[in-house]
Amino acid sequence: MASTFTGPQVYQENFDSQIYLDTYYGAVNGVFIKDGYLNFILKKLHKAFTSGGVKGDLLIDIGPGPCIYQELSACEAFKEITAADFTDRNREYLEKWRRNEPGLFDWTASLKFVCELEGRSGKIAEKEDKLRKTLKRVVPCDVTKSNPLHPLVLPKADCVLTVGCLECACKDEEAYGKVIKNLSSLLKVGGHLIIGSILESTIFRCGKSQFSLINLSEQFLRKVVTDTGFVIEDLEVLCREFDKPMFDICDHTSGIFILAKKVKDV
Ligand SMILES: C[S@@+](CC[C@H](N)C(=O)[O-])C[C@H]1O[C@@H](n2cnc3c(N)ncnc32)[C@H](O)[C@@H]1O
Repeated sequence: MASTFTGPQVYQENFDSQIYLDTYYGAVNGVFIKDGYLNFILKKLHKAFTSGGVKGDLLIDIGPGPCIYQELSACEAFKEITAADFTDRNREYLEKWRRNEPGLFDWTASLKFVCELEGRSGKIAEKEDKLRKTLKRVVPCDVTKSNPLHPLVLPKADCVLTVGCLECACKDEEAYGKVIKNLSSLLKVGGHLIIGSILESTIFRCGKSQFSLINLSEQFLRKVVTDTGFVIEDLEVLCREFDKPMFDICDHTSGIFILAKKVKDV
């Protein structure tokens, strides 16, 4: 499918947080529920933050949109989490979640799944509470800036986590390489970069809006991460079952999870 790059201002104007959550994470028909991507990422994150040994003081979650699922395991391994997204609406949605306002997206299925992975079935309320306490701030971010959190300067983080954002924010592979460098600048040497992404996609839809995606391959991601001073510790690809109606909403062929350790500044 042909697509023209939809930059961050298009997200600011057209990205509807609630429609996105219902379309991609809705209990029965959500795209990432049906193709298994959500549970794949939750399992990989659980492993990274337990046996993978990823832990520390500060984790920065880049481009969470209105989502909190990707922080459910991290909140047990980090003293604090900063969530950073481009759009006002997504940040406001996350702030509402922090304030436990009524009428927001129901994450019970993900909470239950992660509690079970942790051997703590039924501890959903405790898990929500823990994440609300650990998610200390929600800040603006543009990954294309050399300091993506500008004007905020944070201490170097022990982990930068980004799921489902960079394929949206980059118009081509060259831009992607620069963005990985920008994210690396937020990390300590010895810290970890975690990327969750979808492969070989060109567009996704959210309500009446369509957004471009960079067509990523596993080979490119391996190279760009390694060339930017990281050593890959875990990488797994999940192939997507072909499902035509869903393919029209988002045309990825697979999902990928990468855990990489920063070994040098480049
Ligand atoms: C498809 S949503 C992904 C939401 C969520 N991470 C998930 O896993 O479903 C893409 C997110 O990237 C953010 N984004 C797009 N361009 C960005 C940029 N230049 N800097 C930071 N965030 C950006 C959007 O605001 C949006 O929240």
